[in-house]
Amino acid sequence: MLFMTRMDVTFPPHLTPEQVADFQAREKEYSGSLQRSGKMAGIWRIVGEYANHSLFDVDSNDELHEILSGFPMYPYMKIKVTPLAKHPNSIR
Ligand SMILES: O=C(O)CC1=CCC(=O)O1
Repeated sequence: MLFMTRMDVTFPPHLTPEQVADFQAREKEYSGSLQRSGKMAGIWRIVGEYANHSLFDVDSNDELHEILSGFPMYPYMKIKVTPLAKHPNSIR
């Protein structure tokens, strides 16, 4: 099952630069693991925003929720999930 997500990151003002850097490092590690497994098929920065579009290839809604809620930055992200279906005009 394919899902496109938009993740918007907003850190609370009380976090120190060191704490933000730690979140970013842990997020990179978790995200890299998901990409190597194939569960996260891609991630793209939205130009000019602390946000991304990501593509997930998972077996269920529940699996996607478990993956998304596992991001270290999850408490500081607003996530929009869009389920994807095959387009009749797709050549792939
Ligand atoms: O877009 C970001 O920098 C935050 C993020 C969410 C998943 C990821 O790999 O980075």
